[in-house]
Amino acid sequence: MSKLFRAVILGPPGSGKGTISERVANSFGLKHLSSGDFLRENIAAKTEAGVLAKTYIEKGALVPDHVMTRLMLSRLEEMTRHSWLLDGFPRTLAQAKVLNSAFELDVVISLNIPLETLKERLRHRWIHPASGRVYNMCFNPPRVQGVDDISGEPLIQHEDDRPEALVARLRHYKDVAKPVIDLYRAKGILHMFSDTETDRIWPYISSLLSTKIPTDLGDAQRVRTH
Ligand SMILES: Nc1nc2c(ncn2[C@@H]2O[C@H](COP(=O)(O)OP(=O)(O)OP(=O)(O)O)[C@@H](O)[C@H]2O)c(=O)[nH]1
Ligand SMILES: Nc1ncnc2c1ncn2[C@H]1C[C@H](O)[C@@H](COP(=O)(O)OP(=O)(O)O)O1
Repeated sequence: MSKLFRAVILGPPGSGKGTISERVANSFGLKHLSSGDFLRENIAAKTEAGVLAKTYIEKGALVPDHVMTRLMLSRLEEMTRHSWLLDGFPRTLAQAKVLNSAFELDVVISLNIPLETLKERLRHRWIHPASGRVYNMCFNPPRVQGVDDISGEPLIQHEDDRPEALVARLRHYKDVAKPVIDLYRAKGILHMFSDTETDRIWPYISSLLSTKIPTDLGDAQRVRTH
């Protein structure tokens, strides 16, 4: 059994975690598990965790750690034969400790993007709620404005993507994320990237992962799309 690869990507709202995670999944054949998307799936499916999580997300709050860790770890138990990249989890120190007790991580990527850049990006972010597909009128616009390329269904903007909501989200993110970043720095597996453009960060992340991901992942898993 080849060694599997386990990674986490951290970053504030709008930093490009989803955008970069999709490129990693396509380039290296890892499974991308986004906590936000997984929660939305559970909410749509009206699972017990989804119904509970909805009550917190509607208030713009984080889902409690014990709900989040139970949900994410049970999903990860179904993925033990895959290499994966987690996006949006862990988000707190308590979540990181539970994850670290269950899995040994190889790499933690942390995106450090300026506030003004985040505001500008989220102002132009449009989302297809059902699929989680993400667009940006300045970066990756849909073929038809306001319409999802695949389903033809309407795109929406998140209420809390507005600039005035972002500052509070960002302050909360920084308070909660700092101990998580410090934990992985102390473990010697943290890699920090700072820039205003994903396309300038991507080559560095891609070359880092090329050196870290076992080459014997097998052709089926490691699909090069360059
Ligand atoms: N202009 C510009 N927009 C970008 C860039 N990278 C990503 N975006 C867009 O910026 C927005 C935020 O990117 P996401 O990948 O959704 O960021 P995220 O970290 O997953 O955000 P959350 O899900 O809120 O945590 C999206 O609309 C992206 O399409 C970039 O380099 N330049
Ligand atoms: N690891 C986690 N712990 C607690 N709540 C989480 C979580 N991941 C996601 N959530 C909740 C709070 C988020 O505002 C909401 C949507 O998550 P998201 O799609 O990653 O958006 P964002 O992080 O930009 O709010 O789900």
